[in-house]
Amino acid sequence: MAVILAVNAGSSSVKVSVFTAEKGGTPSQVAEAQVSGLTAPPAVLRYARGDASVIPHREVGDAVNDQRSAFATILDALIADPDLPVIRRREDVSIICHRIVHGGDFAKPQLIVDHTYSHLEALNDLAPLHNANSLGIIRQCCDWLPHARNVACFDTQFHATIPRHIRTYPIDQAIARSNRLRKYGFHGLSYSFIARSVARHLGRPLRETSIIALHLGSGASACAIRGGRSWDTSMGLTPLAGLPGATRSGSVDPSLVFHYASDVGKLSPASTRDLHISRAEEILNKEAGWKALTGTTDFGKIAAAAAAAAGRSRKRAPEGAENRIAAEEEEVEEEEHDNDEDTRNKRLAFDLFVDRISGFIGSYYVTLRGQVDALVFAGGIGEKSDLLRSAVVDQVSCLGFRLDEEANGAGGGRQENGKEPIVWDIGKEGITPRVLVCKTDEQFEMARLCAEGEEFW
Ligand SMILES: Nc1ncnc2c1ncn2[C@@H]1O[C@H](COP(=O)(O)OP(=O)(O)O)[C@@H](O)[C@H]1O
Ligand SMILES: CC(=O)OP(=O)(O)O
Ligand SMILES: [Mg+2]
Repeated sequence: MAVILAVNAGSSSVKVSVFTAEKGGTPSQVAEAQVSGLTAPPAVLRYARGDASVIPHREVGDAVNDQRSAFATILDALIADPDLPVIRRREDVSIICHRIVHGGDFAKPQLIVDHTYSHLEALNDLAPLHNANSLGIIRQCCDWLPHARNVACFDTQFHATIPRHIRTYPIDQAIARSNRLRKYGFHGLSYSFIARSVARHLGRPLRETSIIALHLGSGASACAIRGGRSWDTSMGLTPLAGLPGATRSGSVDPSLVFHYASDVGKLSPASTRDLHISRAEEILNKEAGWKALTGTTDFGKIAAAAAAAAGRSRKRAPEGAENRIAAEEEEVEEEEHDNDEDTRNKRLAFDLFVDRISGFIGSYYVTLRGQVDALVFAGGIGEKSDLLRSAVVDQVSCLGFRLDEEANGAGGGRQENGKEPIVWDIGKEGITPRVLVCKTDEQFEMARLCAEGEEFW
């Protein structure tokens, strides 16, 4: 039996799960810790061992302000826990798998040795909020846990099946080939987990399961999954394209940035030895999204402001599409007279997100030719914001999606054998396609890939 540590460095969080596994077997999770809110300080540490919440919520202070310090905090918490017998000493960890957002053309997880590391370093600039942070954590692991093998697992791997006419950008193809400019797609570890979990939930073979999945976290994306495989996704060459996020603009007219400021082609002063970032990339990746529109990167706060507004309009228009349209018109008027700028900005961000998400659902419904088993919400926002789910499903109801509002508002699925479900149904009874929520688990997906990969043992 081996102890596997799975490390997921997202743009606003670091999540680490501890698994035990046999070679080729299914990993079993024994503990899970995360530091979240790195872009909305103070960051918060949470740590659970099995069903026991060891640290339910601890603000970790200003010193924990990036992915490396977050990882150090988590490792300390794991090693300090006397009731985590599988990690008594650092030497007990055999394999550490790392989520690497941009894996370029790597088609499967890689053992990290010198040449893989330098290959990955060359990809840093293509995922400016992620890759360099993950490589920093890999260096920490090499220093602090030198006995362990490090394995890189890639967000891009799941999207290797996107057909050529979808992954190609309409630019000079000689340059596209030599510079490897194409749609790569991200959140693939999450989508792979979602596809398997939803297929199991629906009782269908994975190869016969087609869904529209939404991973909505600090970075947000949509994915059309056809017969269990990625057919299209909203992120592109980098994780900037597609939906807006906490600090990312998502897709805008590419010319916009040249009209935004005059120095956009220059290297940003924030560039480091490991990461070269132009002002243009910095503006669109770090100074846009919810932060630019509302001043906060916490979508919970944005949804709460929208919830208050929705409460007001629900009072005016209890039911029916006509009433809803009238209420929306009234809302526009009300919005214009709303002198609380902060609330107005948050409502704008919320409505804009609903609009962009619905656009992808419509597009993917068509690209999948209407053969859709379910619409699936996942990621921090997708799992927790019933209001966002309700607004999105309402907007796309013309495609046949219907919500059971009570199930949607219940805050998690019904327990099965005393356990929280991984997938729960929030769709109206008797209607297809289904509407589901999936508690995605990128760490489990990585541990599964590692347990399967004989070369890592
Ligand atoms: N109750 C909530 N309602 C809406 N959004 C929430 C809620 N709780 C957390 N979030 C949002 O979830 C996002 C974090 O999602 P997550 O997938 O964990 O992030 P990351 O992209 O760092 O992996 C943050 O934008 C946070 O504001
Ligand atoms: C790819 C990406 O944006 O990841 P995350 O949402 O974890 O930041
Ligand atoms: Mg994430």
